Amino acid sequence: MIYTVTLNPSIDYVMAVPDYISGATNRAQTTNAYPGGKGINVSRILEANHINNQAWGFLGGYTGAFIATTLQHLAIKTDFTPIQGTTRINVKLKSRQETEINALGPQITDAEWQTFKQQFSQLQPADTVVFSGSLPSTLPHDAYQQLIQLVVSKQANFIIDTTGDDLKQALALHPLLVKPNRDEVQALFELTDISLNSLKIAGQRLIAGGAQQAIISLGGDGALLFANNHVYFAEPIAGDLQNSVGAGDSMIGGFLAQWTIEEDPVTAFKLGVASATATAFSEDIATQKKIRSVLDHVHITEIG
Ligand SMILES: Nc1ncnc2c1ncn2[C@@H]1O[C@H](COP(=O)(O)OP(=O)(O)OP(=O)(O)O)[C@@H](O)[C@H]1O
Ligand SMILES: O=P(O)(O)OC[C@@]1(O)O[C@H](CO)[C@@H](O)[C@@H]1O
Repeated sequence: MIYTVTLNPSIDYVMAVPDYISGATNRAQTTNAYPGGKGINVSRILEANHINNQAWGFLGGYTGAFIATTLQHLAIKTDFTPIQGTTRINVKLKSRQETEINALGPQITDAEWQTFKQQFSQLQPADTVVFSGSLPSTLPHDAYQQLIQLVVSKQANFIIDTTGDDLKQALALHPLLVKPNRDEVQALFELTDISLNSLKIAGQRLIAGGAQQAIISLGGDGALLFANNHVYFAEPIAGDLQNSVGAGDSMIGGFLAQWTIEEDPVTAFKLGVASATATAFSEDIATQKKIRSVLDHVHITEIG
């Protein structure tokens, strides 16, 4: 079974304001609310690819109820820990540029945190847990490390999409996949340049640090996969960018969906790139139809 963990879910409130002017009263052309948070997006892509999974995390208040109901309509299985606080709303402003304002998130009490951790006792060695996204500020700073220890103690697999120290510490515990983007890898290794050569060395450091596979995503410039002692490049696919929110999560969801069927990192990367690109070319997280339509356009070459 696959479990996705979103410790800080959100309603993503997407406002299209084509001629947005800072400091003025602007009127939105369209507004839409989606269930958001990185793990939830991964669950939605797994579901689009017909891979059984369950979404975990914390939900509370009217916003939490909206997310729970919407996920139910989307047939996503969930087992969220209820909280007294209110799940956050993140604003995504679509204008000439995309601007995101992500809220801090609700208070999580110690009792709620302990209840959540108990869920990990049901893990089996064949399970995979996907951790992604920010922590609500009231959780312990080492929350991810605590949870990863619980996964490892059950001999289950994990994927982690986070940054900084959490990512560094997780590497030694052999995540199935890590997927920093170019900025995150630059910050992690304090790279002074982001040339292809420099990114290749950074990716190899992620593997040397313990990751089983690593992807460095490059937004509209494609993506790099480090696996089987080789480096692979997915060329960027041209198209109409609608929304880059969730593209990285879709890459993880697509990779894991295919990996579940056949443990081949290059084929998994292909579905990851197709899912990510399909989301970038959609208003919301991509549908299976959109992913299939992009799949034939994915070209991967071995570059090292
Ligand atoms: N403008 C674009 N055109 C084509 N493909 C894109 C575009 N933006 C993103 N993608 C696809 O999505 C993948 C992931 O994007 P990106 O590197 O922006 O991830 P991310 O920073 O983790 O994204 P996010 O945090 O917004 O989910 C890219 O490697 C690429 O395959
Ligand atoms: O604040 P975090 O947890 O880092 O990111 C949250 C978020 O921006 O990530 C997803 C896109 O990747 C969105 O659905 C959501 O709003």
